[in-house]
Amino acid sequence: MKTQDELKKIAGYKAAELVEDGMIVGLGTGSTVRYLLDALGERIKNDGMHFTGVPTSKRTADYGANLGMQIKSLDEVDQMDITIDGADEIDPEMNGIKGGGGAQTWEKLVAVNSKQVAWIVDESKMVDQLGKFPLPVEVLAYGHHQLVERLDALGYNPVVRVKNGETFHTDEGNIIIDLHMDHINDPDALADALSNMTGVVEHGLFLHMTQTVVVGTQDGAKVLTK
Ligand SMILES: O=C[C@H](O)[C@H](O)[C@H](O)COP(=O)(O)O
Repeated sequence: MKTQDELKKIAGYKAAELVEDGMIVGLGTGSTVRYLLDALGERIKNDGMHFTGVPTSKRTADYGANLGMQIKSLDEVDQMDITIDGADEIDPEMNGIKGGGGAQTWEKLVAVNSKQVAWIVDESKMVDQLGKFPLPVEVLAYGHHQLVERLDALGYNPVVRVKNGETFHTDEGNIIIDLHMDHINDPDALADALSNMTGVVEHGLFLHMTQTVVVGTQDGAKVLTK
């Protein structure tokens, strides 16, 4: 029986095959993406492959640069040929929740500027309905207590994210409020409602933007396409 980490590695290494020489590649964030980066680093070292990576977090930028990747920011490129990223939950429509690591705003900015988006996950992330994983909502620090009250009044069970005993801050210095909803019946309606709330910077619902999911399973990598 393979561990969850081994399944992440299977997905990350398989997805590295989607990257071709000369591409501009959006590089996601998280523990599964680390395996993708390791695989791409090996191709750079062993095959002399060359591509431009556009990272979705400072962590990914540093990790990729250490592996010899040419790193550019989103402002320095026109469009990504492909973005490969992890996810926290994916439903049968290939809609997902992202932001478990707090990187959802840069991740979404890079994804919406990509010709194709692929996600890499271990099989535990594939779900029938989104919502068991708490939905991250990135908000401005200023006035966030009021926003928590509004989200609470809507029944969304908001909890301000804390890490190592301190309020968590994103790469942009914002705060994350995680919504413990258990199930999300209408992801589109919820996405619209959250986007329309003053103080919300971005939320972790990634809808209608992904065409490929590479799943690490006990039987190897499975590539799902839309
Ligand atoms: O903010 C983090 C990202 O959305 C990650 O891609 C997501 O949380 C999945 O991370 P992991 O591969 O570590 O499970």
